[in-house]
Amino acid sequence: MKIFSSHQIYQADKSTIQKEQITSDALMERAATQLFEWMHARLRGTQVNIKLFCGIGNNGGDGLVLARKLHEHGYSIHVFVVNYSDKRSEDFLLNLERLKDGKVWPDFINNDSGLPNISESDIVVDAIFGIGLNRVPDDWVGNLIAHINASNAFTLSVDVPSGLPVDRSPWEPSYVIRSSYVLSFQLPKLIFFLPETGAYANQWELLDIGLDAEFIAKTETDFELIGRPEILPKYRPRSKFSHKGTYGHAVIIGGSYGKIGAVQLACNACLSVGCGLVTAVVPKCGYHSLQTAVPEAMVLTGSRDKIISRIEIPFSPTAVGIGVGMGKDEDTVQALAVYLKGSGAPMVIDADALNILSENRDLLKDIPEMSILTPHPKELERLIGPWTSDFEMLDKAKSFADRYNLVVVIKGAHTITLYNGKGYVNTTGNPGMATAGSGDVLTGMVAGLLAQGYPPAEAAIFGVYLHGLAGDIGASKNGYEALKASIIVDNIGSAYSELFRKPEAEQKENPR
Ligand SMILES: NC(=O)C1=CN([C@@H]2O[C@H](COP(=O)(O)OP(=O)(O)OC[C@H]3O[C@@H](n4cnc5c(N)ncnc54)[C@H](O)[C@@H]3O)[C@@H](O)[C@H]2O)[C@H](O)CC1
Ligand SMILES: [K+]
Repeated sequence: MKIFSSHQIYQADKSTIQKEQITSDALMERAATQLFEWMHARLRGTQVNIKLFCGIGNNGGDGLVLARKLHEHGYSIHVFVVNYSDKRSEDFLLNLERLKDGKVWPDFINNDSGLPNISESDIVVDAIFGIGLNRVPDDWVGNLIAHINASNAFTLSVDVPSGLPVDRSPWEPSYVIRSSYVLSFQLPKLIFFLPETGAYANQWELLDIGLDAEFIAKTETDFELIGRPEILPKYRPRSKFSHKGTYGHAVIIGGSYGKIGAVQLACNACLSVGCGLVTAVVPKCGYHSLQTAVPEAMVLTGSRDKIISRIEIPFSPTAVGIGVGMGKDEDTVQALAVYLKGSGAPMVIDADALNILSENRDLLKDIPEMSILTPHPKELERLIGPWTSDFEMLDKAKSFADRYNLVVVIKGAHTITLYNGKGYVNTTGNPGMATAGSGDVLTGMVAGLLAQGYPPAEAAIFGVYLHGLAGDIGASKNGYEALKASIIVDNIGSAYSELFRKPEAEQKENPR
């Protein structure tokens, strides 16, 4: 699903209004009807105090239409107009009149008004600012927002949490609504997925307001949300007359004394994702444990006992995953430098291999083009330098990826894969996956997909999704706390099956 910028949303609005020959107020009515129906379906007439805080733009207009509909259906409402500007939008004004026609009289809150009472048992509707916010709210509006947050009342935000800009980090974090639930129109907003801003929109849902589908389909976006519909077409089915050679020979290079387990996890993941053959390249100390723990894998060792000192592979691997548990010994740095120069084929680069690159920046130019780098935020910072906001981080990481023609996978709650100027935001995964070895599993999976012929960016996007899904299935059986990296590997098969599971309704209609 595409993630639009605010500018693109306004364009989609305009295009819908033109194509359908409707007024902007009709679109607002449509949007607010969806809001009302969502609330009505859950409240079913419950007599709870609903306090609606409406700004003076179209977000406020949505709030006023919702108030009218709630009132018409007998709900107990109290409307506050947060009067932060005299530039009221036309549709706001129109709906203010309609509300008054229905004998609802809002209270106007100005910079000299006191703060209204909000009890914990009230429901607050937050329609103060939407996607039009373009500067820090005035202090009195910010204080009202902080007051709403302090009330602990259930706060339902219209479109976005008020005070949260959609294309930058907030000017003043305490002036942003901490929503209990966000009902956002039509398309997801990037702020829902970034660590810095995602917490304001803990739970969110999209309401389909029928924006111009053709316009949405043809518009190119900087970010895309990756869910099942985006993943399914990327899957490469196995053919009946295939053999293990069809699915590639991956090499996992890494490990050091005390960190051989990282290679075991990566090899297991690589095999479980469908790779034909896997060879591990480890220091001598890893030989026996690897042969025992992963009997399907072949093992090559170098000349040193505890570290990787030379990388010599007597065949041409189809794909390589390098760095897990590898350490940063001087000899290992040398081995990586020589290997990068001689390789030429895209590879998956993770963990200590990334740290070696950060500390030896002259090696960056030797990374084979289209290689996949899988840093977590700390490793990313070592590669691209510090940032002051998530938006700056994304810009810097994009420039880095473009400069060296790489795929950069920024690991996090919503892992973002950057390639060719675009960001692909993952939707699977859970906090249980913040555990030792989870990244090693991802490296093995992506290397295994590369080996099977998935193009690098697709291998990364598909691998990240499947890794998260395997983690979700693992967590559903084990809980978050007990989820270990090896459980993620154990559930890769179920994750594949889940991809092709028919929705329940379809299954009933169409039993096998
Ligand atoms: N397709 C849709 O998604 C639809 C969205 N709708 C709703 O419209 C808002 C956007 O409305 P807009 O009037 O453009 O902006 P806001 O209501 O967010 O902001 C109000 C207005 O205030 C000015 N402003 C910005 N920042 C400040 C500030 N800090 N202090 C004072 N004033 C400020 C600025 O000029 C804004 O224009 C969208 O979120 C939806 O809720 C439609 O109703 C239906 C279609
Ligand atoms: K809002």
